[in-house]
Amino acid sequence: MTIEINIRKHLQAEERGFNLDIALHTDSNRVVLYGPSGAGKSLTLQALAGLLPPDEGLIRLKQNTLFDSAAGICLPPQQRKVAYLFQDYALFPHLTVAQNVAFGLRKGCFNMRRPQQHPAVQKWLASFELSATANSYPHQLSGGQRQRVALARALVLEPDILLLDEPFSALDLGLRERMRRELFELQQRLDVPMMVITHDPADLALLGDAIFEIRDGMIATPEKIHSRI
Ligand SMILES: Nc1ncnc2c1ncn2[C@@H]1O[C@H](COP(=O)(O)OP(=O)(O)OP(=O)(O)O)[C@@H](O)[C@H]1O
Repeated sequence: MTIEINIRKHLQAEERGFNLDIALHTDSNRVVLYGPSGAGKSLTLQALAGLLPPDEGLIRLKQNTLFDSAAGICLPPQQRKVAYLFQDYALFPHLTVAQNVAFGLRKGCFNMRRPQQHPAVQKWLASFELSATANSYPHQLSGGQRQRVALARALVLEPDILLLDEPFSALDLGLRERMRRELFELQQRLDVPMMVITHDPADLALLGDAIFEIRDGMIATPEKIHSRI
């Protein structure tokens, strides 16, 4: 899928300013952004998701223009078909697993008291082996299960792209290894485009076909194509 980002944004906090100036173009479905802390990786993802309006530039996803300052286009997040998975998964603690997954689908007459009866919720709970935990609450789950609930909640909306901001950073080494493998297999199975932020070289190798290094708010190296052959 074609992703085109060409944006500028100035952020000011007290005396400290930061310039984001990202020019990135790829046709890959498996994109990784890496680079030092504070480089502008999360801001780039936020701009793509519609959570950070750039000062100027252009963002295109597939054939859709999400942002174009010259044309006065800035689609709100809910119209972008972009799923953003936060570092801490941001599950709703007072909702069950099934209710969390169903949350994005909630509209009109949909009955939130029996969310596991919704076909899409059923499908994603089964797909992530979460059916047995449908009535559990997030605090009753393991770290890996919580991550799978967050993924199911994101994918139930059938997004054009899944954005993951350091998806494994909160997990211990063994679980991180397993979840990385699960995410890789998921991506292969569904062919859903993903853009992942990471610091971990092991993620680069497995999750990135197109790899971009971000430093000081800019793309530091041109797209690196990772071959798995
Ligand atoms: N709302 C804001 N106002 C001012 N500066 C900001 C704001 N948000 C982020 N910044 C600054 O922008 C820079 C880039 O932040 P960003 O969160 O994109 O970094 P990152 O590369 O994702 O880092 P990390 O790997 O630590 O998550 C940082 O220096 C940060 O302090």
